[in-house]
Amino acid sequence: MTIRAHGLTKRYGGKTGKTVVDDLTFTVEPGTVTGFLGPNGAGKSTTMRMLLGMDTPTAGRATIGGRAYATHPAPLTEVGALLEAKAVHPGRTAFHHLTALALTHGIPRSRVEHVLDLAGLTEVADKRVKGFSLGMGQRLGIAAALLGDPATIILDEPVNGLDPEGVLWIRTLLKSLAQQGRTVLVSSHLMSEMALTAEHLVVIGRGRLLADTTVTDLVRESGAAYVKVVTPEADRLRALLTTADIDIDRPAGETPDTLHVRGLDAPDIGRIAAASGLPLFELTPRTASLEQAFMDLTHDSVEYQAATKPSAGVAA
Ligand SMILES: Nc1ncnc2c1ncn2[C@@H]1O[C@H](COP(=O)(O)OP(=O)(O)OP(=O)(O)O)[C@@H](O)[C@H]1O
Repeated sequence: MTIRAHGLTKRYGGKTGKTVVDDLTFTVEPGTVTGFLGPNGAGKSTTMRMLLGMDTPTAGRATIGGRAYATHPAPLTEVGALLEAKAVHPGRTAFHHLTALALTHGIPRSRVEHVLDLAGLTEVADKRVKGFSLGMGQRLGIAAALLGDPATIILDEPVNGLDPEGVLWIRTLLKSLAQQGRTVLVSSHLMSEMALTAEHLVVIGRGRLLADTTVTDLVRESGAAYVKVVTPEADRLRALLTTADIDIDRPAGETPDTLHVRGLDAPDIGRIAAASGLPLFELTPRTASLEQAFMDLTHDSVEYQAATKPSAGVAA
């Protein structure tokens, strides 16, 4: 199911109040993971709440599969969502929490074991939720979102609180859900994570749309990202790659075997080299600059600027 936002607007505090979502129009298609990015306070959660009918737009509208979420006859089996601060009865076990949800939504009990397993919670299924770590709580929220086997999945900051293994698990899970043809919209304020998970990006700042593009195009347009290639046949590779929109240089301070290639991604460089039998010792996409592209894009719309000049690092 396609998610559509048409001129979606949310203003808090009446006419003189603050517009936190400002005339947003975008489409989220099935079959790919779409990352919903923006700095803190950009309006991501508010937008997601409007998509899910939990907040009423001041103007515009949001539809999932052509209709407002609230008008779906069995929402949990069509749209699965994880929003921040999901209330779970602390005295319940994970198993009971999911079973209660399944029973009240006409979902077969067999799904409970399936999603516990999918979320890596089988071993702690009989533990009370109040003893859960932040990461386990996130996993339970994701298990609940997937309980109804929904065609559309909307997750707000799902990697919050997850350890590196959990982050990798989310990344793999979201990609496989998209490969199954589902619509997956996932918010984050971390470009580096989204670059590894999403194919498509909707970027907002101060409630406004800043970019609606593919990760590949954002990298290309940023111009800053490149692929580091190390080959003993640097001259031959260079000759093979020479076309109008590919930019190659030999960076100072690197060995003569090193090229920095802009305008072509690593798999394509690898294929071209392989077709001519050129050995490659290294082929590394440099995505650090993607974080820079995101900061450049959102710089003017960062709500909470650091008081001091930020260092080169990115706040996690
Ligand atoms: N109920 C509310 N009343 C007034 N202002 C609100 C309300 N909810 C959110 N806001 C404001 O709307 C803006 C956007 O908040 P929102 O939580 O949607 O941003 P976000 O992009 O999800 O941020 P984060 O990455 O920090 O979670 C913020 O400035 C916030 O203070």
